[in-house]
Amino acid sequence: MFRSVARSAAGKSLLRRGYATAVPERKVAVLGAAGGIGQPLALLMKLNPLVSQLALYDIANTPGVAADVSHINSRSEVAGYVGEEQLGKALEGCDVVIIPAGVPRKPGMTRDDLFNINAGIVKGLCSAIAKYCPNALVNMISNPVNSTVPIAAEVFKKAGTYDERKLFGVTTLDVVRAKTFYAGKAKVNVADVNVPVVGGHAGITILPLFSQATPKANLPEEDIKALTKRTQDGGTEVVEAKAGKGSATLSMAYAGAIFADACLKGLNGVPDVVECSFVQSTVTELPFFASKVRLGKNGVEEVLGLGPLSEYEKEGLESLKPELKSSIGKGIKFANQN
Ligand SMILES: NC(=O)C1=CN([C@@H]2O[C@H](COP(=O)(O)OP(=O)(O)OC[C@H]3O[C@@H](n4cnc5c(N)ncnc54)[C@H](O)[C@@H]3O)[C@@H](O)[C@H]2O)C=CC1
Ligand SMILES: O=C([O-])CC(=O)C(=O)O
Repeated sequence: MFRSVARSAAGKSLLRRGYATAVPERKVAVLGAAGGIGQPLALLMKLNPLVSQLALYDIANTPGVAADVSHINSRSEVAGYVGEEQLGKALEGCDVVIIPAGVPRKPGMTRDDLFNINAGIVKGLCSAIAKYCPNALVNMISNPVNSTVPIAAEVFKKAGTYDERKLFGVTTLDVVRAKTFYAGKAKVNVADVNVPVVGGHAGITILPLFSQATPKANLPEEDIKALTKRTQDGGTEVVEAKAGKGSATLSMAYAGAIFADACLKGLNGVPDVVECSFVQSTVTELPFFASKVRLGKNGVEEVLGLGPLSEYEKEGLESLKPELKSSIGKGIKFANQN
């Protein structure tokens, strides 16, 4: 459904900012919308002019979040849905579904320690997606992403709705961190920085490719190693600073909003939209892998290769494969056993 907004004030403002001449209606759902990530993500999606309908779903507390966000004078209409019996309504007609539902880490835990609770949550939500909006792009935030994405794929395969172009593990926060840390060390303007981050989303499976970072800074090897380690441990740095009160929420909401915006731009036909994401892949021998992907009208248009790697990055790539392979296998096994 397309609505020409060219003559309205909102339409002119969109045109000035380089959006297409006709802005399509787009429905976005956030599942887990009352949580630490869900609330600021709901706010940021409410501010996105590409969204026309915003569905906020959680098992509790969504009416308040939805009422609050709905007063903001931006384009989208907001509706809150609470409890499983309202999940279908939240999902019907969705173009993009963002999933930050599930428990976060406490100090001392790995992301894999969340598997037992979050695997079941993600499986249930993906079954509903298969039923109510099988064509939506799914942005998976719930951890462990290295396993929850394969779980989602298996659920969709069983339902007969799997389209590998439409399932994404959100690894944007790794890119956001790599950019911030690199800009600080290289003393360059953070707004100009680009750094691909590949692999997965846990510990050593997060592999930032600082050899490809721009603007070039020729940092010494020990700085590159320290930046790599800080990017890999970025989530843990926040978990420890929050001291039992959860993990990254505000920076994650920012990253999730950037990735969802890229998905919407791709759907709307904006050319050359490229972001890193954990997707079905043939870039390595592993069935899922994060790398740069080009987004288009059907989701992933092209999974881009890794480009030239330094010796240090080649070693990092080989070291991450066993862990990533095992996390992917764990997700696939869970989905097929439960
Ligand atoms: N991909 C990434 O880069 C990142 C992922 N995360 C992950 O995101 C997830 C959420 O983190 P937070 O928002 O901090 O947790 P939170 O506990 O603050 O919020 C989670 C929300 O999910 C809801 N929820 C639980 N079961 C649900 C279900 N079946 N359906 C719908 N909603 C449900 C809860 O009611 C709660 O409101 C965690 O698994 C965390 O590890 C966190 C940061 C970064
Ligand atoms: O570290 C965590 O548990 C949350 C997360 O994925 C991140 O912040 O990258």
